Amino acid sequence: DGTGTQQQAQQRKVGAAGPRTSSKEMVDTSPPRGTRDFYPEDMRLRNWLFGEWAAVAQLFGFEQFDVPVLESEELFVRKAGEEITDQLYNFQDKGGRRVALRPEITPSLARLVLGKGKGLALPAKWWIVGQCWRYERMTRGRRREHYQWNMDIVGVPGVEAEAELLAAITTFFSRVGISAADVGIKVSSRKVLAAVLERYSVPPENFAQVCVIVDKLEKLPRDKVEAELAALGVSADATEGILSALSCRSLDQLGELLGPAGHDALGDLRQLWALAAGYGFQEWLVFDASVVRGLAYYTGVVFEGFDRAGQLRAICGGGRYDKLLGTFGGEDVPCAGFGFGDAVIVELLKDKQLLPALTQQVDDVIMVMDESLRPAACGIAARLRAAGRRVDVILEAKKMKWAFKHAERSGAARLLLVGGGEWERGAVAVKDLASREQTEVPMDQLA
Ligand SMILES: Nc1ccc(Br)nc1
Repeated sequence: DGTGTQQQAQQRKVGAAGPRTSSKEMVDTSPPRGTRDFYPEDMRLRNWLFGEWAAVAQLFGFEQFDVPVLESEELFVRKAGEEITDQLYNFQDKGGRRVALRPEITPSLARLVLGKGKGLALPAKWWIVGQCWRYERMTRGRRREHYQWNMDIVGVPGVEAEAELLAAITTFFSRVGISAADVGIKVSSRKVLAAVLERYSVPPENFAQVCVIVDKLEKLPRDKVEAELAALGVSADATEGILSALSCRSLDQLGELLGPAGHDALGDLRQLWALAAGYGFQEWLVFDASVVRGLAYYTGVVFEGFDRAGQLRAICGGGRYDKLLGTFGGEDVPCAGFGFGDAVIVELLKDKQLLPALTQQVDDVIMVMDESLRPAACGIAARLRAAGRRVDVILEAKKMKWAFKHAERSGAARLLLVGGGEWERGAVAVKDLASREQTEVPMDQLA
């Protein structure tokens, strides 16, 4: 699954440990467990996907940034029982430092924002595509890495930020041929939970842990979730209040249930829907009070993209995180963002027959008919490349039949043959691979 070649099935076993005793023993040609190789045909799809993500980021005026895939472990040590931190790909480096392959990118963004301090002009709209890691016990045979597109808006407290982010997500989907009939985006706000917890006097310091537990409702039986809440000290009444708020089917129903305490949450969500109507993506949105997402640091609006056929895991997800920077000892700055993985979207595109047909991009293939003409052929390649043509030079003597097959397999437009009678007449034979016509082009007219 995803944009990579899965070779686990053909996992080749290395021979006995230690130096290879003979050339016949093959190294293990599979990538490390849970990781993917990208052969050229895989890279074409991955580059196409990343190109669509980059195009949307530019359409929205976001600026690209980058950070190391290796971070200090402390960036991801959170005590809310999240799966993402339970599965940290962490280790001690040779300098004795506790480091980790990042499981997500948002904490790195927070580190950069803190690093800039007052020097960062706000609002900042940043985007990145980065590989993220988890150390999943292979018992579940799931991948350990994926590439994630992140878009974040730093310094905007209002839901105008979330509306822009949702507009970017729906713009991406539309660009690749996915409609609101195929995909929806569930939207809610953690302010709903905050209001309920306040009503039942659940200590605010338990908020993140309650959210992480409640997020498991999709995966765990209700009684297990209730038990985890009880273990956290959440009363049965509070648990009842939480579960009834999360099962509200409409904003109005939620408003009735929460009363004045829900004013903040309802206000945000109504404003978000109004902005969505303005953008024209309201049909993508589904109010779903049960959406809390599994990251500890969300504080407000949360959302997740889902396939309406219900066959796949969440396609993307995000929300507001106004207090993350404070947890790193800095001043809080209001932020909102999303992550969008490279695997589920490809499964969805496959299911919808929307995968693009991507061929190798070569314009000309050049072959010499006589090795003594190779320097001249290289000069022709240089001239064509300088003019912007993508040229593949056949680097060793090959038969004509091989050259034609190779040129067609490369998706080339032309095959240029340097030598023979044409060369004696100061020209080059040019075979148009679409029309199959062969013409003789004088050297000084080659372009
Ligand atoms: N966070 C995370 C990292 C890697 C994969 Br695969 N999935 C989720």
